[in-house]
Amino acid sequence: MESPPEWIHSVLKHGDLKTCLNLATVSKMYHQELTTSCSWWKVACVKFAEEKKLYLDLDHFESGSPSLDDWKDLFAELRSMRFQFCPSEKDAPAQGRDASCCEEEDSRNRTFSIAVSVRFRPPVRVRGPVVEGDKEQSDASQRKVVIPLHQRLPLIKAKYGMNLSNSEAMKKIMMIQHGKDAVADPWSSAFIQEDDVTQKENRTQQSEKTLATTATAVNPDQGPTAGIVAVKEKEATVLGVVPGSGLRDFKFDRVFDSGSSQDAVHLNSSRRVVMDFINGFNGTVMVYGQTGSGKTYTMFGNQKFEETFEGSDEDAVEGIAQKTAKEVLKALGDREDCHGIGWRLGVTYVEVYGQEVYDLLKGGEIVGQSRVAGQRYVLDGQTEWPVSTWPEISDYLKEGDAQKRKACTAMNERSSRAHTVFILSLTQTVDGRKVQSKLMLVDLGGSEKLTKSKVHESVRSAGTVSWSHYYEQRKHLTEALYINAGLYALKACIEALHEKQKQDRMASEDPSFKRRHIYVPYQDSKLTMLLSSSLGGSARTVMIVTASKDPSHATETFQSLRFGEQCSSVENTALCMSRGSVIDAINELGVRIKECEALIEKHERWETKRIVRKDLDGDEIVTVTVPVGAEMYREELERLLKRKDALLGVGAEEEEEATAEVPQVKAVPCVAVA
Ligand SMILES: Nc1ncnc2c1ncn2[C@@H]1O[C@H](COP(=O)(O)OP(=O)(O)OP(=O)(O)O)[C@@H](O)[C@H]1O
Repeated sequence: MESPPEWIHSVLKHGDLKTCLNLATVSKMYHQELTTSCSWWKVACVKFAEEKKLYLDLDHFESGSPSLDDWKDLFAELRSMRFQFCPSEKDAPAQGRDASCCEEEDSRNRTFSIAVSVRFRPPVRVRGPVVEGDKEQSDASQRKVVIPLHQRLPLIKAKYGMNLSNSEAMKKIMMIQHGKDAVADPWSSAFIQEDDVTQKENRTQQSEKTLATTATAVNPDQGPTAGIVAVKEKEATVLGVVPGSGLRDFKFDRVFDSGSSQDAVHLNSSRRVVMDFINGFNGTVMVYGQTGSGKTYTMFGNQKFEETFEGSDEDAVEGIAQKTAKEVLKALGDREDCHGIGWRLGVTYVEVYGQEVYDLLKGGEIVGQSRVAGQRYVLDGQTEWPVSTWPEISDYLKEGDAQKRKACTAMNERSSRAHTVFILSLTQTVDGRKVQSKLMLVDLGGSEKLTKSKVHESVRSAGTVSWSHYYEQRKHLTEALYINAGLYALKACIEALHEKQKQDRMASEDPSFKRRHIYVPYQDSKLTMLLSSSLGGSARTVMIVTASKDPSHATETFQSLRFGEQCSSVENTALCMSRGSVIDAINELGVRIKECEALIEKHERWETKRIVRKDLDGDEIVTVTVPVGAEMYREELERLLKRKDALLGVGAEEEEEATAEVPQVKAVPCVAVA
């Protein structure tokens, strides 16, 4: 097929939208060539946005390396917003209909969906001794997981060679489990058809449970511990060893590993909502996760500069809230210059605690609320502060942060003890029309197990602790219960919205389908009442699940990942592990081991120390040289190596051989003095 001539590109660049769209129909010869090229669709999107005074964040869109379909989807989406700022004569809605009617009409094309991303926080070094409760907890969460047989076979093949037959792989498994004697056992004549294994791989999670039971011939004490095996950013999946399922993939829209920057998280998850917000649609960005997993860090950054002992502003790390506010101001300024769109921006900073909403910008006063249609309480409008520059917004953010309820729990030194919501309210005026939108940035209180954050301990031991301590702890316990109640209500609303969405889809596919009425329980908590305008309908919602890869938090991490998966619109077709992903998991572990080794090489140095050696004749001070500076990475490396061995099912026979050769040395206790 003949390519479009050069002049077409300059027309695309300088011509108006109509000319650009018409170009594709000029000649049959290159019609297809044009409409199947990303650059043509990009031009179409840019021109369309310009003509309809819509905000298009190209940097953000192109950062995701969009495909041709993505460009087409973007064009369709922009088209659905065409009446927002620009009702041309031809496009104009019928007389008497205002902008909200248009929005309603267009919003029919916008289906409810939540884009869910997962972000892992960097590892933390545990400070202080492990107390009894911690030990119980970590023992419970680090229990061994039985890997189903159909997953163990490819793992064994990955270790011993892919040309191993299934019965040979089974023999290996038996040898690992029961020692060399197992060669003479009934498995030696066992024959497993390749097809059977493939079929098993394709079964659903339900049947995985059955398989896990079948595989109890495999000694559970030798399986890997529950935890995250691999974080695959490219595939947007997280592979974990999950109790009850064995190896399991969790699928999301985006996944960010522990090394990811605040910029990357914002660009690839929340920035899309900003575009819609400026285009006149409501939006919500929520961070959800276990306490201490980095929700506040992700949403509001690390405002260390407020603490006098930390010194300068350089220590501050911006979060989604700061980045969003700056971007909104810049976009509004540009739009005012280019299209003459007037704007008014307001900020609200509130905290939802129990059954009340507190205004963080009015010294924590209880917010007045008013009832609207459906008897829903909403903020009474007295909480909004007009802003037009970044320093003003920054001051409000700092003021609100200082008012937040914070406490030190065993999991987080500065734990937020309520749900905080930072709201940007925007009114844009164009040709006498007003377009209003709201963006809610929500830092949900940490979902927590009371036994782990230990807020219940002193409450249980009333009488043995001081009354002031008892009341303080009771307060923390109430806070934890309030947080969990709000999260529960939020889950219920999201589930209902998904169900509603499903019913709508079925009704549109089959006209005879009898739609059930689905009630979305916004009224169940103040948090969901507050979010109701930006959750569901035409609003765009993004959820960032924060989690830790530390095996001692495996239970909470899987709970958070499951919740993220339930909220997500991404269908997880990879609930069962395929052979390919098992090998990928092993390779991924290999990569992480190499990275860890490189970090050790970079950070480790030798240091000379004087230590006291306890001897039978008394104490002796000796000088020793020890490696320091990479203790954290060494721990991580040890964990990764153990995990790899456990996954491959090796260790038993090799460890046996190794320990047989090494003479047992009695350790001499040493105490470091310098
Ligand atoms: N990605 C990250 N990079 C660097 N530090 C982080 C990261 N995530 C969290 N932290 C640090 O971990 C600590 C706890 O994080 P944060 O307060 O954000 O947790 P949280 O989930 O909001 O907890 P809570 O629900 O108890 O308030 C903070 O000191 C924060 O600076």
